[in-house]
Amino acid sequence: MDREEVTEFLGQVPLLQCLPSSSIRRIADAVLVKRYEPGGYVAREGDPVDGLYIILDGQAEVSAPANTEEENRPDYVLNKYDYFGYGTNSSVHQVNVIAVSKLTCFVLPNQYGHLLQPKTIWSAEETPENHSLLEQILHLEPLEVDIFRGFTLPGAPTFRQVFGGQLIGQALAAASKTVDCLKAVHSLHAIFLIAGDKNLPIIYQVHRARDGTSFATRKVEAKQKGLVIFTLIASFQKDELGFEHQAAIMPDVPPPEELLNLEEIRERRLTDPRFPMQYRNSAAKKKFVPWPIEMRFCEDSASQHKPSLNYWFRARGKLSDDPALHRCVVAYASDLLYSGVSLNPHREKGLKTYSLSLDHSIWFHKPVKADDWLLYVIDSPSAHGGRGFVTGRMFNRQGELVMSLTQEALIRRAKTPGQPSQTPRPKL
Ligand SMILES: CCCCCCCC/C=C\CCCCCCCC(=O)SCCNC(=O)CCNC(=O)[C@H](O)C(C)(C)COP(=O)(O)OP(=O)(O)OC[C@H]1O[C@@H](n2cnc3c(N)ncnc32)[C@H](O)[C@@H]1OP(=O)(O)O
Repeated sequence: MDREEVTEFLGQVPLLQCLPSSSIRRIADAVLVKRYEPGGYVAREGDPVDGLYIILDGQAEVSAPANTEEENRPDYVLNKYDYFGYGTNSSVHQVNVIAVSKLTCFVLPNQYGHLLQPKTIWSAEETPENHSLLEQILHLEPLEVDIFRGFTLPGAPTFRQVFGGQLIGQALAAASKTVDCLKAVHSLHAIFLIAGDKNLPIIYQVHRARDGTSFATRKVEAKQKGLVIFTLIASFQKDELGFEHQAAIMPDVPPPEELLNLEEIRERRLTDPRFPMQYRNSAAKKKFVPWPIEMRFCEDSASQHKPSLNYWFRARGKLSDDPALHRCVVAYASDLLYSGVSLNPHREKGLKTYSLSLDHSIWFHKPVKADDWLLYVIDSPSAHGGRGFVTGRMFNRQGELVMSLTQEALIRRAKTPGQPSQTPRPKL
């Protein structure tokens, strides 16, 4: 087996699926191969535990040693992808493990045990206090196999309800944790069913729809109080060479270094004498928490009535070097300033709107780095029937189209108390 095949095999082992690809690659370099004949002892009760054993081929039987209280416990069989020698607090084996057939194992010696404790959001136990806010937002607590718990953190952007991008990013993180690390997400499709309560944890249940050779598919349900509030279907694919073209051309916009970010625009508005004093005073009093995504707008406010918007964005703070994490971060960011573009042509003085993302799709064409500038090019071809439709394209600084996106959102005039709950229905 070459290194690539060993990595691919290890990526299928459930114990290792919560690790980043970089750790799995290092484990692939460190494992030893051990072979046993039928009847041979793989581990003997009382022998020191020398590492993590993963079965590559064949079967082994675990049996309790004779004359112990465990004697009546039925023996059980270990098959391909099963493992032992990890997760026990004991430094010696408590059971016998005997080869039933010809058996081949990978053994990760004890000195490499740290590779099983990654330092990123994919870590099972670690609390990610030293990481950027984004990694903390995307950090999920594993509760059971394929079940995770996420939270709305105090410093995270929230609106009236749980931010849609948080649901997309956390659900994608949950799905990614259950997929062989050599497969990267290439598309996802999400539907927002019920507004999420930001004071409650969110439970993410992953369904392993399919594991193919090249592709894997996951369905994720996000739940609060037993109700499904959000669903996501994501498809993952192994790297593949194929036909190449890019017809989309990156618009000619100023580089991010020449543009103002959201905080600087706000700062200017607070001091700009052209804005009424009352507006400036009330704006200054509003609690302002900077988003974990930095944005720089390519157009000035004069063009805010166009059904389009271009801005550069990147994650604030350094992210761990894990391609799956970067995809989750960009998925998170993609819902921050997006469907609002469908309201642009309708903006007028005093307009108050009620707007919620309804669905969201992303296609990841190429690898993406979320802590490097990306240009988000948004267009709204249509608004009709209380729904605004937007399409997005993301380019890296080299002008490569890295992602395409679509979304439909509920866009209504905000109703004031006493108003009927629905906007008028069209006459048939
Ligand atoms: C130079 C440029 C500078 C730019 C600077 C920019 C600064 C930017 C600043 C800020 C940007 C902010 C960007 C934020 C983006 C965030 C996006 C999100 O995160 S959205 C969250 C995810 N999506 C969900 O959570 C939906 C979940 N789904 C649902 O909630 C439901 O499926 C729903 C509402 C879509 C449909 O449910 P039903 O069929 O029951 O709908 P019905 O009956 O029409 O309404 C239900 C209730 O919704 C409220 N509601 C509905 N319409 C309303 C309206 N017009 N006004 C007020 N409330 C309304 C009322 O409470 C209503 O209940 P009653 O009818 O009163 O009993």
